[in-house]
Order: sequence, then C-alpha cells, then structure tokens
Amino acid sequence: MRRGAGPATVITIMTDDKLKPLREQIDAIDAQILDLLNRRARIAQEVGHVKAETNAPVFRPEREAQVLRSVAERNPGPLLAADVQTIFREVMSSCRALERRVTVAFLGPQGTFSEQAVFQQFGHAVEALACASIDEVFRATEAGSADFGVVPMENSNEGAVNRTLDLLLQTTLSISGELSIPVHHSLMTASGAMDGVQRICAHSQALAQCQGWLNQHYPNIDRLAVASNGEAARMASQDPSVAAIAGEFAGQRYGLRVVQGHVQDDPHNRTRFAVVGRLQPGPSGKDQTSLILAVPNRAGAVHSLLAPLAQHGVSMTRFESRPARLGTWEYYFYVDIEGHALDDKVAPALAALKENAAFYKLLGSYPFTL
Ligand SMILES: O=C(O)C(=O)C[C@]1(C(=O)O)C=C[C@@H](O)C=C1
Repeated sequence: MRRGAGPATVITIMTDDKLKPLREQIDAIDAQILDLLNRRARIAQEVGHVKAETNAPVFRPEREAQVLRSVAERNPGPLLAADVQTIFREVMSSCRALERRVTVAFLGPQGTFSEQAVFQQFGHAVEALACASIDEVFRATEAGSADFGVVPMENSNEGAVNRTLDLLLQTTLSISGELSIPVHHSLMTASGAMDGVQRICAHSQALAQCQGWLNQHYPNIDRLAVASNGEAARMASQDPSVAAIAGEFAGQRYGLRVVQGHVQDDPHNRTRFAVVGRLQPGPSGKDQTSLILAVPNRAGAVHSLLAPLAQHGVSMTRFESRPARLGTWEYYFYVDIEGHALDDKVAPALAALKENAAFYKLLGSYPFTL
C-alpha cells in the first residue's frame, strides 16, 4: 500500500488493475472507430466535391432520415436505438460541415428550446444564428443570411404559435423538416437558492405552463413575462433578485443552478418545431406533407374539400384552422397528410384538393420523424 493511501485509494488501485485490460480493449476499439470516422469523413468530402460541381444542396434531410432509421433498425444493442441515433446525427453533422457548415436561424437568444431544436435536427456542427423574433427567423432565411430557420409551431399545452402559422402563409420558403422536443422547465437562480429573490422571470408561455406549481410554492413572488426563457436566464445570471424559469439547457448556458426541476404543470409538455428553407427534400420512404387550404364560405364546403384524401387512401394527421381576417374566406386550414407530394397515392389527391380549394398552398414534403 502507498504511504498515506486511505481505503478509497486502495479500492481504486485494485479496481484499476482489473480495469486495465478492459480499457486496453476500449482503446483499441476507439482507434478503429476513429479510423472509420475519418474514412467516412473523407467520403463525405468527395460527396461535397460532387455536389459543388452541380451546386447541389449540402443538407439532404431525406438521406439523413434514412441513415438514422437504418441505424436504429439494425442496432443490436445494448446501446439504446435513440442514443445510437444521437451519435450518428452528430457524425453526419460533422461530415456535413466538411462539405459546408450550414447556417440555421432560430428564435434566440442562446439557451432557448428553439436553439435546442436546431441541434436536435442538425447536430452541433452548424452555425446557429440567434434572431430576435419569429419574423426575423423567416426574414434571415428568405434573405439567404441563413440556409434554414427553425420556428416553433405548436405547444402541447398552449396550442398553435399563431405568428408562425401566419408567416407560413406569406413566405416563399418551404417546410423541409419537423421535430418535437420535450419542454421541461426548471426554476433556477445564480446561487441555487431563493433567498433574496423578488421576481420570477420567464416567457409568458412558460409562466402559463408553470402557473399551478408557482401558485402553490411561490404565490407571493412577482412574476414578470420577458421576451424569452433564454433572456430570463441571462437576467438571473446577472441579478441575484431574479429567478428564471427556463430549460436546463438555458441554465447551463448562463451558469445557473437549479432550485427545482420539472416545475411545468404537465409532465408531457412538448413543443413542435418546423424547419423552413428553400430546399424541397425528395421522398425518404416515410414522409409528411403540409399544406394550407381555404374554401368558399358555404355549408359542407370543408367536407367536400377533404373528400379526395379519403378517395385516394391518404391519411390526414393534423387539421388546424386560422381566421383569414382580411380575405374573402373565413378560415385558412393548415393540413398535414401522410406521404410525400411525389408519392403515387398523394400526387393525385393533392391535384384534386387544389382543384376543389379556393386557396391552395403546398408548404412542403419532408421526412416524418415524430
Ligand atoms: O449523402 C450525402 O448527400 C452526404 O452529403 C453525406 C451525409 C452523411 O454524412 O451521411 C452528409 C450530409 C447530408 O445531409 C446527408 C448525408
């Protein structure tokens, strides 16, 4: 035994002796993984040269979806399929960045769930561009300052994000992807305690989602709605009288400590995001198509509008209405259907919808990932 070594050190030394051969095996495998990763990366560089010759898009969501589905299906374990997908998403992100690093605009500041959605969809090897509003995300992407934009569409508690729906109606961009992330809120401060806290800050939606918990635990502390949860976290990092409600991702960004995790009233709270861009992905084998429709204001019009879907055996997965406000029609309908616009069943169904509708806008077809 080494002089001065306590029992814990002795255990570590004994364990290390047993671990040595196992760690040598891990080292040997890591060397192989590293070699394979770089072989993969060199091929991605070749793909990049081919794409550059024809000015083809670097990001191919349909191909990435196929790779992720395939590794999950072929995964023999013990690694979890979802964890294997996370690893491969980052591998593809890094390979893609060797071709070109894509810029993705999102509703900032850093640390919001929108930023988390960017990394979930594109991996971390991207340029994430924080924008001040949803309008700004669309503008930056339309103007070409960003290749893609990630915008919130709907929260499972609070419903549709109306500004996004309205901008989808006007934009020249397409939807090229969709994803959903769990929204878990934490109460956080710089110190990890609530002493001296006079205000609890968060985005109004987050305050609403935690209302029951706050009423029960901190009924006497003022609540202040701010531009985003990320902004609340930034404020809390600089002011000990402020506590923030935000995701832990935001807390980590601003060095906050968790006073209490999972303070949202609904444990299943989720937000769905759309990826918008100029790209129109090809079929991936399992896709979804989004469109906006309107019908003349007469009885039975909606029913007959949607009849072609049933006739062609196409399932509708979402149906949302928005008042048209200025137009001649009463409502715009935001409809999602299963399949790609180029699929054999879907193409004739869309043609018939277009024929019947007073207004028709195809927002895009993209891989189904939810
Ligand atoms: O297959 C391609 O088109 C590639 O560029 C390769 C690759 C990958 O790493 O697998 C990278 C980026 C694309 O979005 C899709 C896949």
